[in-house]
Amino acid sequence: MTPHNRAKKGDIAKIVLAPGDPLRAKLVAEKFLDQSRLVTDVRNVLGYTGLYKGKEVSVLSTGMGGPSIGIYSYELYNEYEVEAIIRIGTCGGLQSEVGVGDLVFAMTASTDSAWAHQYNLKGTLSPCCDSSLLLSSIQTAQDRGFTFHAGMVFSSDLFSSYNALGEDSWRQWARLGALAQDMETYALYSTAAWSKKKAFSILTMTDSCVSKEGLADTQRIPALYPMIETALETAWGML
Ligand SMILES: O=P(O)(O)O[C@H]1O[C@H](CO)[C@@H](O)[C@H]1O
Ligand SMILES: O=c1cc[nH]c(=O)[nH]1
Repeated sequence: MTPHNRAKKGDIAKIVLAPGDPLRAKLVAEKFLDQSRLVTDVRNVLGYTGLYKGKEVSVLSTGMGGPSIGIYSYELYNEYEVEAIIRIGTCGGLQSEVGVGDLVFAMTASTDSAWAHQYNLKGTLSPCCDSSLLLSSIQTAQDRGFTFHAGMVFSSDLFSSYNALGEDSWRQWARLGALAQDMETYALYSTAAWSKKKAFSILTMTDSCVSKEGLADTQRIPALYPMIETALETAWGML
C-alpha cells in the first residue's frame, strides 16, 4: 500500500494499462477483462486487475499531467514491482496527416515541463519508449487495420486547446515533427528510465489542433477501442 494506492503487493499484475481517466479504467475492466476486481479507489483513482485471454493484466488511472502520472508510475514500478506500463490516453493532433481517431505511438516525448530537473543533468533528457512494446503494437495495429503514426509527441504542462500562450502555442513543436500533444508521456518515460522499467504510450487523437475537428461525445468511447485492444494485445504478448 502507498498513500495513493490501497492495493496489496500481489494485487497488481506485472503489466499495467494506464489511462488518465478513472472511468476509462472502469471501461477496460468491465468490457475487456474477465473476472476483473477493483484493487484500489483512493481519491477515486480506480485500479482493477483481471484476465485478458487468460493472463493477468491491471488497469490503473493516473489522473492528468506529469506530476500525477509521476506519482502513480513511480509507485507501480518501485512499490508494486510492475515491469511495464502502457499508457492509453487521448491527445491533440499536431499534424494534418494525423486524423481524428488515429492511433499515435509515442517513440519519444519532448516537453515544456521541468520534470527532468530532478535528475541534475547537465543537458536535456529525451526519454524514449520500450522498443519491444512499440514493435508489438505496430504488429497488432497492422494485423487489425488500425491507422497509426509513430514518432515524437509533445507532453505539455498546458492543455493544448487553451492556455495563456494562446491557441498557436503548439506550432513550433509541430514544426519540429511532434505528432500530437498530451500531458503525461514525458513524465512516464522518464520515470520508467529512472526505475529501469518499460513504458509505452499509445494515444488516440481526439481533438485536432490543425483542423479543429474532434470526436463528438457519442463517438468518444468506441473511438478508444482500437487503442485499448492494441494495448491489451501488446500486454498479452509480453506476459
Ligand atoms: O485522456 P487522458 O489519458 O487523460 O490524456 C489527455 O487528456 C487530458 C486532457 O484532457 C490529459 O490528461 C491529456 O494527456
Ligand atoms: O492533451 C490533450 C488531450 C486531448 N486533447 C487535447 O487537445 N489535448
